[in-house]
Amino acid sequence: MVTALNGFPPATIKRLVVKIGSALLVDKAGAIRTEWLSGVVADLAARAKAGQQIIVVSSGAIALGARRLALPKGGRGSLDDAQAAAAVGQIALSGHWAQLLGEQGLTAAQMLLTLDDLENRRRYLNAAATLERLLSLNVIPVINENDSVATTEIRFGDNDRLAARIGQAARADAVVLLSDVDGLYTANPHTDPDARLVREVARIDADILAMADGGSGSGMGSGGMASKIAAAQIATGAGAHLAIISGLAERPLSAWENGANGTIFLGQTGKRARKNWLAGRLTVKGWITVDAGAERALGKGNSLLPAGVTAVSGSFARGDVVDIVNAEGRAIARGLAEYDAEDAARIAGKRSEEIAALLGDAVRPALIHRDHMVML
Ligand SMILES: Nc1ncnc2c1ncn2[C@@H]1O[C@H](COP(=O)(O)OP(=O)(O)O)[C@@H](O)[C@H]1O
Ligand SMILES: N[C@@H](CCC(=O)OP(=O)(O)O)C(=O)O
Repeated sequence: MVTALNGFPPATIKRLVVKIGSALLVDKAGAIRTEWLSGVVADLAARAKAGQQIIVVSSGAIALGARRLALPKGGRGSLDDAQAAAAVGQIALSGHWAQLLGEQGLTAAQMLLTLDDLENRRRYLNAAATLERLLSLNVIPVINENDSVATTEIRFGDNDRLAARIGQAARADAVVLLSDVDGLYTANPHTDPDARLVREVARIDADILAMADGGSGSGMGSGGMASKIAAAQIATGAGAHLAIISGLAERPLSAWENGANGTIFLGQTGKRARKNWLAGRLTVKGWITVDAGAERALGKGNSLLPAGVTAVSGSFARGDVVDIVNAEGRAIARGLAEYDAEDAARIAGKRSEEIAALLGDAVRPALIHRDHMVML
């Protein structure tokens, strides 16, 4: 099958997010691979000058800072170490990017984001507006997670999903993950000699999810293939293509254009922005379990009514994001709750007349309205 992105990234790809993992940027001794990075920057500069808008998501702060501070375990031994390493490493990392892009006549901008900056809708729209303005000024945003303040609970932890969320926020046409492996294989190619490269993925199903094995191969980053597939779910759900290609070549993007291996996850079309944002969220405040009848009704595009609800858990207020879980415990949809957790539990399984008697004027047409819901 001829891929939609043959010769990627073609001129039609107007806006591109390129993510570079720690293992590529930083060598085993903890120093930045300046020569290799110059090649990547030359590749990016050629595209920027041809009119493509580029956003970089760059890992490497923890690995770089750990060496400067002589911290054990690459700075990942404890949260304190990781945060200190990131604070020291980030300033060096952005210095390299600013210098190398500057040598190509390009201006770099640094944006450090936490998970919350993209999970909270107001802050997400704010970050999106900043990205838009930077791109309109022909600046190259260089983005990383704000590791020195992010704590375990509010962290992406890997930059693959951060890159996908940025792709979504910036309405990018494609996200490219440069990795130490040249794509998704049917199993981990480092451990399974029979593993075969999967060149194109039109739909991310259980078989695809099962292919990822273990964490980061290099031990320097934290993503691994599972976070790349999770990133592909976010990006493709937002209508962007996502590619995993090898970053081991001197000029990875050119090498790929010239026929090197890679995997392309094809973007889905026709999803609305608010629903994309919902589907791409990583955290939810509660869970609403529904029976088989309600599951069928949701599948047909109906709102969730209290009658089909069998259980409510978590702590959420009206307007918070909750997952709808089927009788087997699988999350099937996500949406904005019309009631807080307490009222939702009171009206679970009840019909309209009973709800009216319980809640009076506070009755709303649905527990989750179809316009504020996305099927997963
Ligand atoms: N099915 C798979 N296909 C390819 N790589 C896989 C697969 N399952 C696990 N991996 C591992 O994922 C690694 C890539 O992830 P990672 O080391 O986090 O890269 P990066 O630092 O680029 O984010 C590969 O080197 C490989 O060891
Ligand atoms: N934000 C972190 C990197 C997170 C991470 O490990 O990402 P990756 O190397 O892409 O798996 C840093 O700059 O060190």
